[in-house]
Amino acid sequence: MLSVTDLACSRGERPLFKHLSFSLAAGQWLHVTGDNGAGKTTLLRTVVGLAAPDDGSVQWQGRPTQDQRQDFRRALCYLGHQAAVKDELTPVENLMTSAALDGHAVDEAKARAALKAAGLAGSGRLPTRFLSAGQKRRVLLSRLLLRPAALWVLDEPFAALDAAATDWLGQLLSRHLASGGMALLSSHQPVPLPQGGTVAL
Ligand SMILES: Nc1ncnc2c1ncn2[C@@H]1O[C@H](COP(=O)(O)OP(=O)(O)OP(=O)(O)O)[C@@H](O)[C@H]1O
Repeated sequence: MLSVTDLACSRGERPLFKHLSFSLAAGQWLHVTGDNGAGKTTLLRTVVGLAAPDDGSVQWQGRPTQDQRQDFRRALCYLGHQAAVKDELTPVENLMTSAALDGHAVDEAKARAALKAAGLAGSGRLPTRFLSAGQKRRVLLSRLLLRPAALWVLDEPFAALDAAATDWLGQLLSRHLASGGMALLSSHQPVPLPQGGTVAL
């Protein structure tokens, strides 16, 4: 269970949100919505511990995440913006490197299999800078296949995806939720999942 209680964040003089509370239980997902600049990325970064809130708390399994950073990190897969994919590395190297930084080993065969599932068979050895925006997004999303994590926090995961990849990600999310996972995601696009809750900023 993820619980967010009375969260407040501002940037400079500008309050983005305050008194924000919600929770997410096994099998549930939440859609974070709001206009450009409303604070969706800021909220997701705050939930995962990459930004500090002005007020409020984030709890995982009943305990503040700041008191159990390692456990929370192990339970979490956070996919932020595109820049998390390194242009100078190949997609295979990207997956192996991000997994190593994340504290688990992924061999080349597993990385290739994840890329193949994401529709990128054959692109694994090209430097990522040669891939299209949608292909880069698929490289990033392939990480979801490489490590089991109870909580997926995804910032605009559908951005730049074509219809087939949107469908693939929808199915991935459905399977994750059906197996007791949770997902908190921002998206300007409709999300191809049965209605979850909404966090409107
Ligand atoms: N480190 C920072 N310093 C100053 N302002 C910031 C910082 N990070 C974010 N902001 C500002 O906070 C506001 C919210 O940004 P954020 O990226 O959270 O919005 P968003 O809802 O994700 O937007 P979009 O839909 O365009 O992705 C924006 O006005 C942004 O310029």
